[in-house]
Amino acid sequence: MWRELDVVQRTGSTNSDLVARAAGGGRGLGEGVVLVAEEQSAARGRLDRKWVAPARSGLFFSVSLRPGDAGVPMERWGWLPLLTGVAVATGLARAGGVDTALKWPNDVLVTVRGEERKAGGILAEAAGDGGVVVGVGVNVSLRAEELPVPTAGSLGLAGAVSTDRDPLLRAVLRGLEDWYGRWRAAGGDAGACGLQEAYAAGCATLGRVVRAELPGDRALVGEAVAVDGDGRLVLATEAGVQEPVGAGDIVHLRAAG
Ligand SMILES: Nc1ncnc2c1ncn2[C@@H]1O[C@H](COP(=O)(O)OP(=O)(O)OP(=O)(O)O)[C@@H](O)[C@H]1O
Ligand SMILES: O=C(O)CCCC[C@@H]1SC[C@@H]2NC(=O)N[C@@H]21
Repeated sequence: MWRELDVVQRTGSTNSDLVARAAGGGRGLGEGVVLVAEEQSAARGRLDRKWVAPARSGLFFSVSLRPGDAGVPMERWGWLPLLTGVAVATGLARAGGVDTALKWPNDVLVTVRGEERKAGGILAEAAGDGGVVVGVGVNVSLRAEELPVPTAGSLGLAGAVSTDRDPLLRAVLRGLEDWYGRWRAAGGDAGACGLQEAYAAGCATLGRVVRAELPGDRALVGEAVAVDGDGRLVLATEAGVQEPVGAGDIVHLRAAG
């Protein structure tokens, strides 16, 4: 699946680099390109937030995917960050011996001294050529005094058995190849390929009462009860209705209740 893997010492953002390559025309980027950076100076998170990625402290990489070529309808592409989350969690457990939980839609959480902290994030972006670039950032060895925000954590701080980045990267890429391959072969049907079940098992958001802040100062409060066929989080509100929210619709998702 991974037909090209480049490692660069330093770049602005691996996501921006692959999106730019896809826009470059010619034969385009194609599926299965992996770009890994040891350090990023302008990494981005969801909603154009900055992602802090100091040299050799984590896993920073992006991949090019083309689910449309395999006939996966676009409504189902909301599963891409979620399936990447499952792959990250599986890979980190296998190669790092560390437990993670997924916060819908794109956060990877660890527990540091009994507190939930964000140790990783996923950014899926349309590449403009009909493809998608999915970027992954994981704080592997950041020490407490190096954390960019008080809500951040790292695998090391969460007691990982190994923080050797090479095997971690390989295990995550293997997991991604596996889950993406299954989902694509099932035409994006997350239920049929076991992804919906695997995601639900690893998702810390389900079962919690959350507040989804939507554009225009609107908010929805409800218990997160499911992730639907399009990867949207379904909230059971106090009004007794089930409201699906898509990753693109929410500004913030916070604990409530
Ligand atoms: N290396 C990093 N590790 C963790 N967080 C980081 C890192 N670099 C930047 N951040 C940013 O710090 C903030 C962490 O805030 P938080 O834990 O609330 O996550 P969030 O993704 O903003 O969640 P929400 O979408 O619910 O607001 C985010 O904006 C995140 O992108
Ligand atoms: O938490 C988020 O909102 C997502 C963070 C994604 C960070 C990764 S690091 C590799 C890739 N390149 C980027 O600029 N962003 C992603």
